Amino acid sequence: MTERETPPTGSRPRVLSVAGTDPTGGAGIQADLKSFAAHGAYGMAVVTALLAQNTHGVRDVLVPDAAFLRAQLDAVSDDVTVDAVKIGMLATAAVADEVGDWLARHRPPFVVLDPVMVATSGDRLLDDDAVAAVRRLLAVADVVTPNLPELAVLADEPVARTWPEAVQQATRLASAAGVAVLVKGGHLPGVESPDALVEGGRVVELPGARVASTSTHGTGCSLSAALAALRPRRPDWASAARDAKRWLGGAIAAGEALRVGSGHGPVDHFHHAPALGLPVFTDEVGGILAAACAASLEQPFVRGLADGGLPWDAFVEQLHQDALYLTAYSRVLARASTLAPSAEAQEFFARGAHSCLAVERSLHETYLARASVRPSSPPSAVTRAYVDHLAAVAAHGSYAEVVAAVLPCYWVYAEVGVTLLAQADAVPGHPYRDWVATYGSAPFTEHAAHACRLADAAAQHVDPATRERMIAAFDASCRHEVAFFGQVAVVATDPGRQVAALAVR
Ligand SMILES: Nc1ncnc2c1ncn2[C@@H]1O[C@H](COP(=O)(O)OP(=O)(O)OP(=O)(O)O)[C@@H](O)[C@H]1O
Ligand SMILES: Cc1ncc(COP(=O)(O)O)c(N)n1
Repeated sequence: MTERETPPTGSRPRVLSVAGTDPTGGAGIQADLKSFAAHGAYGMAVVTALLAQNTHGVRDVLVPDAAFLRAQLDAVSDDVTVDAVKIGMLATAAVADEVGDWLARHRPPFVVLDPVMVATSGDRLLDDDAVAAVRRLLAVADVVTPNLPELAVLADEPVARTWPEAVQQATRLASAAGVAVLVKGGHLPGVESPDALVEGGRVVELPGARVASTSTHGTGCSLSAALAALRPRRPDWASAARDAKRWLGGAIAAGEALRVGSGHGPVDHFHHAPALGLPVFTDEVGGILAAACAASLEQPFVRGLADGGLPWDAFVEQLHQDALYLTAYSRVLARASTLAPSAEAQEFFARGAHSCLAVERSLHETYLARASVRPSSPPSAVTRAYVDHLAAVAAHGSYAEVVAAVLPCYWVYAEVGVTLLAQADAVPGHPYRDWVATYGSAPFTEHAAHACRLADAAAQHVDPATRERMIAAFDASCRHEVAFFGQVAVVATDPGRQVAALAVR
């Protein structure tokens, strides 16, 4: 009995790419195989066309004859049970028809058709007279994944200019061709890059933020491959499409840091996974973080915040130091933005630098405006030491070191904030709840998670000596965080009453 007759349930779906090649690894079969692997599938590939291309464009195309294509397809299906297939570049009508013949004989349970027509570079990847053959394949596909120009060609209509127009056009194509349509909005202008799955008259919108990046070569290939890899383990196409799109957004954001080519670069298919043999940075420093959080929670200032018994003067004194710290911290975040290897990281730290100044201003306008503290009182020795440490790393360190040094301010505050918020919520009328909630709830905890991801990504690309310096910078910042929380002495003078020693250390 052959494997074809009784397909064993393997540990991974066996997924086939039928597509062209890209020797720079960003699009076509090379991208599909990475996308399959990133989604835990076993990848296979049948080559429809050999391309000499890079991140700037296509230089040459060689299309093997139809008999050889058939030999490749049969070599796979004579031996292996294919759980899903993704069809990409078809180049000619003869190739498209040959693939159609094979599907008629060996149709796998899930068929994704990416109707590749024109590359990002503007090069044509499908003969004009092959469009009819691709249209014929719609009848045997489960899902087709056109971009807006491809949708217009398949629907034989003008290119949609707005997203609602595109969804309507996809709906017409889906009902006329009897196929689900995953229409992609990557070519639209604006801050969103929406997709939508139109299936059986139902539209599932898949919203997504547009990532400011030129690393969009192979996004369509990678998305359709992810869809094919996920579908055998998902209940429906919508659920597979949702996960594939979320993953692709991260892959685009991490693409620039790969530094592959000087044109439209590839996406980072493995942005979510650490390389084998290298621990994830935030896992490696997790113990340092945990110790810093535990020590912070022991500081009298933090304990007073937790139970609400902190004297107002102590709170104001700490906030004054906080405001001084934030002004300096903002400059260090701006440095991280300057050194950032990707537009996404650049934007994250630039926004962080801006919000520090906004928070600093609001402290003066709210809590500090009601206080008797002299606005000109200088930074404490503790604040100065922390700021000097950050400034030194910013002046002499690489991007990865600066990110490691600024991380504890996000991460410790988020961890301590979450614990404090739970405690504050248990105290009716807690006087500091609003301030605690700033750090203990989203969006601050999401910013902290984002900063952790950027530190992990940065640590992936550094030599061992730089990684050591990252850990040292992180460790030093954690110690400064604890000292910062401990700098306002909170002393009890009367039983049951605490007062602040206004002279900070
Ligand atoms: N700058 C971006 N930020 C976020 N998502 C994007 C961006 N550009 C494209 N996408 C997403 O990438 C996928 C591919 O979209 P696009 O409309 O560019 O298809 P395509 O033209 O077939 O892709 P390719 O560039 O590989 O040919 C879609 O999920 C789309 O929403
Ligand atoms: C083999 C092959 N298949 C598809 C594309 C389209 O991808 P992109 O539009 O991102 O260049 C490509 N360039 N090469």
